[in-house]
Amino acid sequence: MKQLHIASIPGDGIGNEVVPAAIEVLEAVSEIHGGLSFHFTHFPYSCDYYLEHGVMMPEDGLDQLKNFDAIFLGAVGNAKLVPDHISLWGLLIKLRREFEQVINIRPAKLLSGVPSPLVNPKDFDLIVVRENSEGEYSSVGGRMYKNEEEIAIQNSIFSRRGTERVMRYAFDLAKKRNKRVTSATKSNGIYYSMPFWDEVLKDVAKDYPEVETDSQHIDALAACFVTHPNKFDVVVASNLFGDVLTDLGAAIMGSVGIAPAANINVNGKYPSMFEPVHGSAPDITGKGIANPIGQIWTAKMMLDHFDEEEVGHVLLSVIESTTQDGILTADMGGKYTTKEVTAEIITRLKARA
Ligand SMILES: NC(=O)c1ccc[n+]([C@@H]2O[C@H](COP(=O)([O-])OP(=O)(O)OC[C@H]3O[C@@H](n4cnc5c(N)ncnc54)[C@H](O)[C@@H]3O)[C@@H](O)[C@H]2O)c1
Ligand SMILES: O=C(O)C[C@@H](O)C(=O)O
Ligand SMILES: [K+]
Ligand SMILES: [Mn+2]
Repeated sequence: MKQLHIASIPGDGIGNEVVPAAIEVLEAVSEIHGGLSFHFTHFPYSCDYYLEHGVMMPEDGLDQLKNFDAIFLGAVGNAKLVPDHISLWGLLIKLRREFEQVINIRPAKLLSGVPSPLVNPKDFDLIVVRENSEGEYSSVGGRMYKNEEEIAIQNSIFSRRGTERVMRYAFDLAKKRNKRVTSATKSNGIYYSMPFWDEVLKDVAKDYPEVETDSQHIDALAACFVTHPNKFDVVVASNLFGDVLTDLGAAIMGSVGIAPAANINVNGKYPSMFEPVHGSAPDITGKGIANPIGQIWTAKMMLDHFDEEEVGHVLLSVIESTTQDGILTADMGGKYTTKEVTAEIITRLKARA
């Protein structure tokens, strides 16, 4: 029996609704699999935890988490309680950095039955590989002076090591897919980091002659996600560009509520972390209508990570069978609840046993 020890951090808002739903689905996966079991340990780290303890997680939080096989997280952020930059940097971004989860893989693909806002979405199936440890997300800078004189300085960090690493990851992934990498750049407007990004791309591409390489400015690329999403295979992007592109990728799929993601530790020193693209959705928290598919599809990425692709494939096809049959939450134009969609997925999974 393969036993996986998973740290679960539902976090804030709908994280507390979709993480339990996805865990129920994983229990069903374990049942139909027969040789795989999950052992979950729950951690309450969140903005509520912050109000009580003054920190997003305790001082030894990283030590508590580091020996798990993976972290399964919902979403972090409740701006009514804690400013977003404090909560995200205190938990989500801290985990990504301290556990060297330097790559964030975020697929976007059309699921049948989910209405896309695009007139002609075609059959797109792309993966954004987002740099997850540096770039525009940095704590280097400062603020000084007051009132009209006030200034804020925010420095971006692009290391050769980090840039090359994310590009190699993208090329290696493309080799296993449709052999096409598109790089998101902005070297016309951003004077230092983006020309550097382009140079590293050219260097790395030399090692992958079998992969077709293309570079597009982020503005045009964003437009292309809307007009020709089917042209993309693997898209490599900096931290901020990847963040924006993946909400866009989610939007053209039909809802940010279904978009999965995986924060990958590539050196094996620390656990990887699985959490969907969406946030805590304060506007629908507590209503029981959050779409659980993003979190459940994220669980499928966790299965793939542990070489359980076969059952992962079954899970995704079950998810798609429910959307195809119109079992949709409100964000996709349906009237089913989180619990109803989850129950339907579990019933159909068990029927595949
Ligand atoms: N990775 C993360 O933990 C993460 C990601 C994004 C935002 N956040 C945080 O979450 C909070 C809210 O951010 P936001 O409003 O910009 O983004 P959001 O993704 O939480 O919500 C954007 C919109 O999408 C909807 N939505 C999101 N997930 C959904 C789901 N599963 N089902 C149905 N509808 C869904 C919301 O209702 C909202 O209308 C902020 O505190 C933000 O910092 C965290
Ligand atoms: O990385 C971020 O900015 C937080 C959130 O928007 C995300 O996409 O995970
Ligand atoms: K999330
Ligand atoms: Mn985001």
